[in-house]
Amino acid sequence: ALLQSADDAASQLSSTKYDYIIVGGGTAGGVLANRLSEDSSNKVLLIEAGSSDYNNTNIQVPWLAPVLTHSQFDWNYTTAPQEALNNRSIGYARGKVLGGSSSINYMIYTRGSEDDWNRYASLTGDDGWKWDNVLNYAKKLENFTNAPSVANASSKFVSTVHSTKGPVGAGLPQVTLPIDQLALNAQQELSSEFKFNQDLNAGDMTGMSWTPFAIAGGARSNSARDYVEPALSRDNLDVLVNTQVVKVLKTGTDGDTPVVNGVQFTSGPKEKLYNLTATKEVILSAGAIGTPQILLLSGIGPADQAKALSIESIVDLPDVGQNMQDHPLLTTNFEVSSNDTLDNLTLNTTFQAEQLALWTNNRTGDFTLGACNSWAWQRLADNDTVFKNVTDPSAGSKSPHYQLIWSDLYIAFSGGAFPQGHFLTLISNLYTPISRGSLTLNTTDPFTYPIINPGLLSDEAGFDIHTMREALKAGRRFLGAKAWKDWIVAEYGASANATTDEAIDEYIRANALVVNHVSGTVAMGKSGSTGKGSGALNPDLTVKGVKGLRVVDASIFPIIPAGHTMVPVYILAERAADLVKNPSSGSGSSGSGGSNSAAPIGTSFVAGIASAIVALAAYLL
Ligand SMILES: Cc1cc2nc3c(=O)[nH]c(=O)nc-3n(C[C@H](O)[C@H](O)[C@H](O)COP(=O)(O)OP(=O)(O)OC[C@H]3O[C@@H](n4cnc5c(N)ncnc54)[C@H](O)[C@@H]3O)c2cc1C
Repeated sequence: ALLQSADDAASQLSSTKYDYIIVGGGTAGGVLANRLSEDSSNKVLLIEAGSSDYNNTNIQVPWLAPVLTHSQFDWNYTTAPQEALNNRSIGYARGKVLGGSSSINYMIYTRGSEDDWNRYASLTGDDGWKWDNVLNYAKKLENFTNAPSVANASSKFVSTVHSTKGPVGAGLPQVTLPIDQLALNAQQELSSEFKFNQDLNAGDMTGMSWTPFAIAGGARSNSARDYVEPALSRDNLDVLVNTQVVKVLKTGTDGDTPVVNGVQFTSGPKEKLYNLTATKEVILSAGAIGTPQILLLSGIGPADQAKALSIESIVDLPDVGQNMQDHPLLTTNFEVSSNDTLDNLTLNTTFQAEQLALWTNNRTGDFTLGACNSWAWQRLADNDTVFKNVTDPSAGSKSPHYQLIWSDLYIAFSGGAFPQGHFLTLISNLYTPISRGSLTLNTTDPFTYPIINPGLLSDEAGFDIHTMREALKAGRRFLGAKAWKDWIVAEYGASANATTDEAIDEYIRANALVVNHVSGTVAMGKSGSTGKGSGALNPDLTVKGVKGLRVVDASIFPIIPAGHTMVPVYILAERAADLVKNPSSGSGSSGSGGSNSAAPIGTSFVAGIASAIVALAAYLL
């Protein structure tokens, strides 16, 4: 059942015995709610702070993703001032609605590289995290199908590494843009630097490829539609929305070990608090900000931090809240000579109305698109000077150091006036940051946001800023190919003057933002030690030093994946569901078991482009 309020459902909740209580109905939480309730002997409760409005039109229309940031579906966090970014504080989006960040993100669909997953296996001593095993889960979760309008689809991905039987709809962009062929021509011209990769979800993430999206039938896929909705009719699943968990609770001890299988939740600040105990486990899936905040408020984290706030410590776990990582992002704009760009969706109201009608009537047209149709994921050269002082932080040769996106319109994530004209935007992002930050509590009030410090570009060796700079230079080389000469007029705006390394660094520090992939704040490590740097979780994602508590979300990565993070979260949540159901499936288990009974649902960018789009969104609403 879908329960809209803790107060209205109080008597039902207190008289029901739940085996599993999942905190956070986001990307990972949705997977768990579905998979654990597949077994009719399990009674499952999913608690979500946001609303159940996951079918909102702005969530469904892929092109409107940018308007979801700073909307009612966003927690609207802000980072602490980032010293290496001229002390700027940056807006930090996180989904607050059923589906979590999968309901507000940009839907880019990457699994991470073979090397990334194999490194997780070696860091945790659990072969179950190896690529060969997680590939089974990557297939189990997906329904990779392309609309008939996708040109030459079979040459744009490798069908043998994909599945059409899972719940999460994904595929390739269904509209061809003029810049698609120009980008391909540029790749061929510069093929010694930019190799072509037919499918970056096959283990090797490097090279230029087509961009896959979690978009199916022209509309957004998310964990609410793909996992929660199909399970809602089950008698053994309750989904409680508009309810924030403020703490997990110690309910007893097993020998000397605290048992933490209780939760405390409420409808809002100053509202009534309720306690509930799970007969088996509490699973925290509140995301890489929500989960460490709940743990720290509960006394599960660094004991000195708990003491400073007079919180009774349940277990001293120094790694909780530490190890935060994200991918820094930079946009630069290029003026183009063509008037056939996606800027027309902003500039030309007639064209906009036509495209909107296509989406509304049959889920086709430009509103089905995401940020780009093709892109490149690149490595620094092996002999790059930076490696004289720094050990390569990437997981291996199949993991990219940086990403280049070319978008067919003007984008400025930081907002500002939209220049009337036609543009191409280069987005150059660092994917192997060495920098790490932290999350700490501000106060013991669960409704006061914690101090979020991703520590962007803060590494002492300067690897991160070096790689951001090299990424921009590589992007300029790509756009400097002859293939673009009749299209690109010139770089536009402040970045155009950043020609020396020093000036580029200045531009980065003044303008870099973040891709919103926050990870690592409750990392898994090898079993055993709870000391600093050993990880707060065992390889099966149970919390060290307590019983009855597990974490399943983007917090668990010991090192941020060198790719977008949504699919890695889906993958780890699918494996976690098996680990919960069958604990002996731990090390080295195969993920091929289980059914795909979460039935797929068929049919049903960016503050800079937002001014016109916001108006459009208002119209749609
Ligand atoms: C704007 C944006 C764009 C992005 N673009 C992409 C992209 O294109 N591709 C990609 O792969 N990744 C992208 N990401 C990242 C990706 O979406 C996330 O890494 C991933 O979805 C995180 O999953 P999660 O389960 O860890 O957390 P979430 O999906 O964020 O789920 C956490 C859930 O817990 C709930 N919650 C939090 N605290 C509490 C509490 N105390 N009580 C109850 N509920 C609580 C939240 O409301 C939320 O629903 C983007 C993220 C954002 C924000």
